Amino acid sequence: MSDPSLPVPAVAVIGGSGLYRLFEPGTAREVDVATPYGPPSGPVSVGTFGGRPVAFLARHGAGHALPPHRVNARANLWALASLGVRAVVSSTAVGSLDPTLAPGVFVVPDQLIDRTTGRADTYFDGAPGGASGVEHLAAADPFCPQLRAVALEALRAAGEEVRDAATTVVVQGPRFSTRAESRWYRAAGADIVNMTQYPETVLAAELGLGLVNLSFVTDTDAGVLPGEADAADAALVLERMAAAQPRLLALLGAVVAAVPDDYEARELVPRTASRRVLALAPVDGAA
Ligand SMILES: CSC[C@H]1O[C@H](OP(=O)(O)O)[C@H](O)[C@@H]1O
Ligand SMILES: Nc1ncnc2[nH]cnc12
Repeated sequence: MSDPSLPVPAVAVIGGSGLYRLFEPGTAREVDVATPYGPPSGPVSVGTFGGRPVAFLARHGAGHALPPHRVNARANLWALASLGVRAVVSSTAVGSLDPTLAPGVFVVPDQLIDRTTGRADTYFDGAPGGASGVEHLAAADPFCPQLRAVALEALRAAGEEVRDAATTVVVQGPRFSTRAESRWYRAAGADIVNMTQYPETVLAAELGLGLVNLSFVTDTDAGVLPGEADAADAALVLERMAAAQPRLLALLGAVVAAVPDDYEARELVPRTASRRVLALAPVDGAA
């Protein structure tokens, strides 16, 4: 049963590397949400952010305990949807594959290439106890165009020189790419590289949630700048995310505040099918 004293958060923030907390200590409620897909990365915090009730989940868990390939994205998105979330603003750290895209810039990707393997990437997989039926997500535009427009306007209003479209390639990790892989992804049309945007992005869409991603470029990926000895490393990524945190929080707040109250995501699988997923373990008011 849902807790009637808990405000319904229509918007969620998923925090990536370097973002493990959204609310000041003592100002949010922590909710443990059980899901048919196992436990999410941690408790969901519900508090006020950007002037509205917001749910927050740290993708890698407290203390960055979960590597990218072990993040249970199905449980994470399900937990957020079951609390009433309709719009997700996710943050990620990314490497640049474009010599003209320098570290320190925010990117709002519009396309995605999946290079992960073996991740549970659908609710409609016929698993016993899982969602029933055969559904095919319309994934041509995996990030919500309406939320992307909202985010771009908010970032520009905040004075950011944002890259307003980009293709993100999602690699399996936890290792970074070789120089040859990096050059291959670039040749295939990718602008940025990351380890977590898949399957998170498409799972949100399967549940009928709109998702927009704020990617912060922390590094230039190996092999991008000829002759340079550049190579991403986790310490550098985390150091740069820590330095960018005040900026990231301010931008997330501006984006969250700008999501229209009546926002409804596009229907990329029939709503009846998304509801069938959520109905597996109903939470009052979620379906
Ligand atoms: C800590 S370095 C690699 C790590 O950083 C990115 O995390 P996230 O996408 O959650 O911001 C990348 O995807 C890797 O998981
Ligand atoms: N270069 C890189 N490759 C993959 N994921 C990243 N996250 C941040 N930088 C990255």
